[in-house]
Amino acid sequence: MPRFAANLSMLYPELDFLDRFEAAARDGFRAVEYLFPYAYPALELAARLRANGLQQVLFNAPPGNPDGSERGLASLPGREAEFRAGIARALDYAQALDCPRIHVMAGLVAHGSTRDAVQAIYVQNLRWAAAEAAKSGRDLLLEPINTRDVPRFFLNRQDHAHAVIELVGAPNLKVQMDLYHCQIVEGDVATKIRKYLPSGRVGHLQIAGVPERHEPDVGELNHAYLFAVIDEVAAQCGWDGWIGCEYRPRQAAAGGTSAGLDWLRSGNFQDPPARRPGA
Ligand SMILES: O=C(O)C(=O)[C@@H](O)CO
Ligand SMILES: [Mg+2]
Repeated sequence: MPRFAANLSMLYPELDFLDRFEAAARDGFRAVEYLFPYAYPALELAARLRANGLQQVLFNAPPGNPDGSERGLASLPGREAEFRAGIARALDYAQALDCPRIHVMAGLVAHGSTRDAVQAIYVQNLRWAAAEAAKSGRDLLLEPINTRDVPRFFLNRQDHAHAVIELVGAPNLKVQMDLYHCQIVEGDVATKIRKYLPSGRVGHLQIAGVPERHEPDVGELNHAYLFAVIDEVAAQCGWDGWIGCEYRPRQAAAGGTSAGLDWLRSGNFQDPPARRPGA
């Protein structure tokens, strides 16, 4: 059975952020992820993790401009010093939170520029950052994100992320494979799980129903089937990562997140998938 982490940036929206740790533990989660820890002292976050028996499995490096208009600095020309300072800050938090991986967002392609024009900067920044993270044994992750939610985001496709990792050539640089974005941009999700999970370059998975980004039991993706595929492939290749539950609960009112976890409690995704055509 896959291991699920609660994404505290999206789940339990009715609670103050620091109270979401306890709520997640009460719902049976053993691990959490969230976007940004920087508004809180690392010691306070570490205490919440400890008090609730939770493991921190992922958070993001600083995204850039504090007004929220930027979505990462890794591919942005002229921002290299800020990028490096952000990675250093993230690594300090990762140390305090004992978190093994950090998501490094690629950033937006500026109007008038192109992906090709900034790819060399992206690769160079990532090479430096991966070497820094390796000093403390941590992984850095790249996430392809759909451009319906984030127009002009640099990295949108799984194959692009894997190609960048090849170019950088760092074993601790991996993909954050968010099946929600993957379905919106490219589809054929089960095949992509079968293709990429055994590559050793997928560091983390995330899920949400498509297209509304609600619970995984609503929408066009059959997660029960996908979880069985993940189980099957993971058993074959030894993948032992986490699956982040990164969705907006349908009921945002008190108790709505817990009520919406029936898909997890039912555990009805443990049957092996039907034979694939041609398999
Ligand atoms: O939006 C997503 O999907 C994420 O996983 C975020 O980490 C992007 O910032
Ligand atoms: Mg995601």
